[in-house]
Formats: sequence, structure tokens, C-alpha cells
Amino acid sequence: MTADRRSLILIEDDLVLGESLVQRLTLEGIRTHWASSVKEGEALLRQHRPGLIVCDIRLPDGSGEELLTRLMPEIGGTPIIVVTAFGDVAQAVRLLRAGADDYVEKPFPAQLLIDKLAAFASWTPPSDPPVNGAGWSSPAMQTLNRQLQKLGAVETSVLLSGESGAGKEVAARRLHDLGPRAAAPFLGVNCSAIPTELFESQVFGHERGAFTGATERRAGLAEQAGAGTLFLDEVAELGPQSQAKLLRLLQERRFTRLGGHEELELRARIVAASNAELRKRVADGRFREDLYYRLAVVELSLPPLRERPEDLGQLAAHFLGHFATALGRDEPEISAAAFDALLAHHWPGNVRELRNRIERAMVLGEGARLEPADLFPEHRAREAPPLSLSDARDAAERQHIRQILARSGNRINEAAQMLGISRTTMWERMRRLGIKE
Ligand SMILES: Nc1ncnc2c1ncn2[C@@H]1O[C@H](COP(=O)(O)OP(=O)(O)OP(=O)(O)O)[C@@H](O)[C@H]1O
Repeated sequence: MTADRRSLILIEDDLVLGESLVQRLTLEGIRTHWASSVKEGEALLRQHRPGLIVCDIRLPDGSGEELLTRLMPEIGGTPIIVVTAFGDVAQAVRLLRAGADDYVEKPFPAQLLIDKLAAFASWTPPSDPPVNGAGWSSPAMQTLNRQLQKLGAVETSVLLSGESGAGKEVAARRLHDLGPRAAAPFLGVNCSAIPTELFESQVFGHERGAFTGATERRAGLAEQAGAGTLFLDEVAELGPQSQAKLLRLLQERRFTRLGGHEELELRARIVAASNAELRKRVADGRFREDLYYRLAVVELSLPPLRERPEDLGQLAAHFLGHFATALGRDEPEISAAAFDALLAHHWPGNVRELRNRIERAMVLGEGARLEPADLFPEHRAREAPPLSLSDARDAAERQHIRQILARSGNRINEAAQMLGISRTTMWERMRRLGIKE
């Protein structure tokens, strides 16, 4: 069976989480097969060879860990991410030793899975902007674009800094696309999503038998990237051990796979990204100064979206077009009031937040025009006038009576008895509260 690298098997019994993940992953063009029990999961694992397996550990009919261990011979080298309860690091480490490639703690956003699938399967999420830099019309971004053009042609180390979601990865990809490395792979690794013990095996790869669970030799990202680019996102999050390993890689431009002896040459360009934390960490002694200077020969900063409102129109148009295609429907327009609301917003989550707001509005709304409430539903709740005490009491009573009626199979006598009121009072309340029989 050949692997379908743009597909994923999700074994997760939480229906709300499962549904939202399937919806989001499908929008990204990832074929997602979803099972909610060990039994269904086993059937899927025997039928498909996906790019990534994501498996919850506690399932209604057994343990995900047992399922994965049992089917390991069939699963072969397919990367596995296990879903663990928040804070259960001991369990996560045990699973990593037993052959899982990574873990995520609940709750986690769908984007985390998209990024991991992209990293493991050397695949690029489809949301990248066209090469001409969608939404980079503001003066600040045009300057940045010119700098990226110049830097694309040379080998200098570049550190991209800026708030989360501002587009650091998009800029790194542009640096790659604009230079002589464009035809080679662009591979990203999120340093904060990888536990220290896995960083080495992810980046340098491992030989067969290097540790329990290493059933096959696997090339690391430094090797897979070839003459392309290895993008280290959230580099500030690396622990001291991984920082030392990375420094060696940058200084010597050589590395060995875990458990191996053969020295391999690093041909890829390393581009790193971080939020403002990095300098602070250097000052506090939590990030090696020598590594910082190696990574940041040139430091480019991406301004937050709130500081470049000129970009909003083009970016919004880009996402409207992207999701209209993904959802197979016409592209809605943005009303003037909605556009004013976009301009007034502070954008703490930057371009990612804009993308998510447009995606949500388009998935939930059907109209040909997006209004402020579609993009900012939280304002609707804030703007609603507060309920008076008697209205709040009526609303609670209405809800409770409806519940009891449903429980009694709509038998009024029985419901009245359960509520401890007479049949006449029950009729009177139902009439006053507008509850139909
Ligand atoms: N100019 C752009 N055109 C289209 N999409 C964009 C643009 N800038 C950012 N995005 C989208 O916004 C999201 C966040 O961008 P990106 O991952 O590059 O940000 P980041 O600064 O690297 O964030 P983080 O620090 O959280 O990793 C992505 O989905 C990306 O595709």
C-alpha cells in the first residue's frame, strides 16, 4: 500500500473535538479518516496508509496505546502523534519511548496537527500566499519584501522576529522561493512543539535500533531538506541541550544520525523565527548568546497586523477566495460596516486571527455578504441589552420546564408532578412562557 501523504487517520472519541478537527483539516485539503473507538480505528489502520496517525489514548473500548503497539508491524514507518491528557508528561514520554513520534496535549488547536502533518510528511499547507506576497502592500511590508529579495540570493543567516501569526513562516518561505534553493524542499520544525528528547531525532534522524521503537532508519529534517531550507520556528523555546546541538550544527555544518557514525554535511540553509522573547531570553541567560548571533546575522522584524491596516483589504480578499474555493461556493463580499470593524480591531492574533475569523464566518454563514457580527460574533453578545431579573427568571423557568416535559415524553400531568406544581399552574406557566404543548 503506498502512503497518501496528504491524509490523516484520527482516532478520537471526543465528538466535538473530532468534528471540528475533521472540518478544519478537510478545509485544508487533508483527507481525514476519523474513528472514535479502538475497533473502528483498527479497521481504518488496516485499510489506509496515511501521512500521519493521530491517536487518543483513552478510548471507550480500550487503549490507543495497546492498539498502536499491536498494529506496529502494519503501521511501519508512518509517523504517530498521540493525544494525551493535559499535564500527563510521564505518559507522553512513555509513549514516545514505545514508538510514537510526538504527542499533543488536550486541548490543542487544529493548526498544530496541520503543522505537524506538514513537517512529518514534507508537505506544505495550501494556505500560503501567492509568490507576489498577498497583503504586503503597506510600506513596512514592501520594505521587508525588498530585503527578503536581496537575502534570498545570499547565504546569510536570517532571524525573523515578530508576534505570533504575523507571517514569519510566510516570510521564511518567500526567502526560500526567491533564491536559488527554490526547487529544493522547504521544511519547517516548530521547536516549541517538540520535547527535548525528540528534537535530535527529528532534526538529525536516527539509525535503526538507536532507541526503543526505532524500527527503521529515518532521515532527519536536516537531511531531508537537502539543498533547501530548514525553518526553525519558535527557536526561543529550545532547551539548553538542543541549543548546544543546534550551535554545533551551524558551526560545523556537519551532523550524524542518532546511533550512527557516518558524518553528513548540512547543505540546507537554516532560517529561524521567534517572537520578541528571544532577546529577553538571551539577556536572562536562558538562550545562548553565541547561538543567537549565529542565527541572527540579519534580523528582520515583521510588524503586527494592527500597525499595517493598508494590508487588511488584500489579505481579507485572499482568504475569502481561498475558503470560497475550499468550500465550493461563491465568494462573499465584505460589507462596509464589516470592513470598518476589521480596521477597528486590535488583531492580537495577527494574520492568523484574520484567517480564522474569515474561515469561521464562511463556514457558519451562508449569505452573500459578511457583516460585522459574522466576523466578530463576540460583539453581538456584548451588545445585547442585559436581561432584567424577571426576564432572566422566565428564561431559566422556560428552559427547565422544557427539559422536564421532554423527560416525561410531553405528558403534562407527569411533568407537573415532577415539578411539584398542579396541572392548572402548569398550563398557566406554559401559556405565559410561550411553551407549546
Ligand atoms: N501575507 C499572507 N498571505 C496569506 N496568508 C498569510 C499571510 N501572512 C500570514 N498568513 C497566514 O497566517 C497564518 C500565520 O502565518 P505564519 O505561520 O507565517 O505566522 P508566524 O508569525 O510564523 O506565526 P507563529 O509565530 O505562531 O508560528 C498562516 O495560516 C499563514 O498562511
